[in-house]
Amino acid sequence: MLEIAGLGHRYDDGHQAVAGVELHVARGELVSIVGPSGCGKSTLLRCVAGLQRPSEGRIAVGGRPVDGVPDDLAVVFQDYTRSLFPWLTVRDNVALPLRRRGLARAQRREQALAALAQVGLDGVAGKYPWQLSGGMQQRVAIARALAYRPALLLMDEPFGSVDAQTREDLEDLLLSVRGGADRGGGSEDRGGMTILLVTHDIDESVYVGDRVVVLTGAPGRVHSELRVELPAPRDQIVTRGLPEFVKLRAEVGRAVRRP
Ligand SMILES: Nc1ncnc2c1ncn2[C@@H]1O[C@H](COP(=O)(O)OP(=O)(O)OP(=O)(O)O)[C@@H](O)[C@H]1O
Repeated sequence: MLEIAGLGHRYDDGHQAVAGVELHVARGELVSIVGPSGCGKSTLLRCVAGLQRPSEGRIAVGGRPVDGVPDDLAVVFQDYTRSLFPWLTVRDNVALPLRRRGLARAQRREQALAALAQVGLDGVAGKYPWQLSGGMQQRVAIARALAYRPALLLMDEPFGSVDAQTREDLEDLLLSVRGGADRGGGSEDRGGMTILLVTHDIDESVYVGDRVVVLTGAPGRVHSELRVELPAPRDQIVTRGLPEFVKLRAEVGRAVRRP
């Protein structure tokens, strides 16, 4: 689904943010990306999203080289304050990208409302983003990405601004929309999404991931990869208490702290 080979990116000021990144992601896989601050996680995601042209290497999505923003892709950025249109209602923000899907107005609305319900925001469809809290705005951005039902979903620290309980609910939502073999129930009719999730939360990276990729910094490169084989369905209380979970979490923690 996603092939990254020899990816390097140097910013205009000469700073080499990532170098020699190799990453292959299978269709339906959820790959968590962790690493110290500044190691190039966002740079990597922006290159995959076609928002930044890499200085070296190749990226292909669904077998096609990335040259501009791929069609069947959605991104949830860290900074929700810049991602919603203040002059559109919450529902219209979520429904807007669905025009690219060629859906009729009624169907766009229906899909938008369903996605808002998925993130627990059914009650605010008619409000404007600026009438919502920061955490709610971020959930609107997540709903917009989910409503689009992209083949590839890129998320950059998407749960940073939401409360702990909502964060757990959103993690479980991700598990239900990804396309892995051990779906947590209710997978999408298109066979599920492939998801790349950047997170600072090591527990989260293991809980939702089929695989955790650890990046090391200056310049960012892949330090190690850990396959997560935890029983399905995953459960916030049960899974996090399993000895395998505790072991994996420690391994990821060691890799992040002592590269
Ligand atoms: N536009 C830019 N111009 C120059 N350097 C940049 C630019 N954007 C990012 N960098 C640098 O590139 C490196 C990687 O940044 P990036 O934002 O990709 O890291 P990150 O791992 O996502 O960080 P964080 O976890 O703090 O969000 C950092 O050293 C950063 O200062």
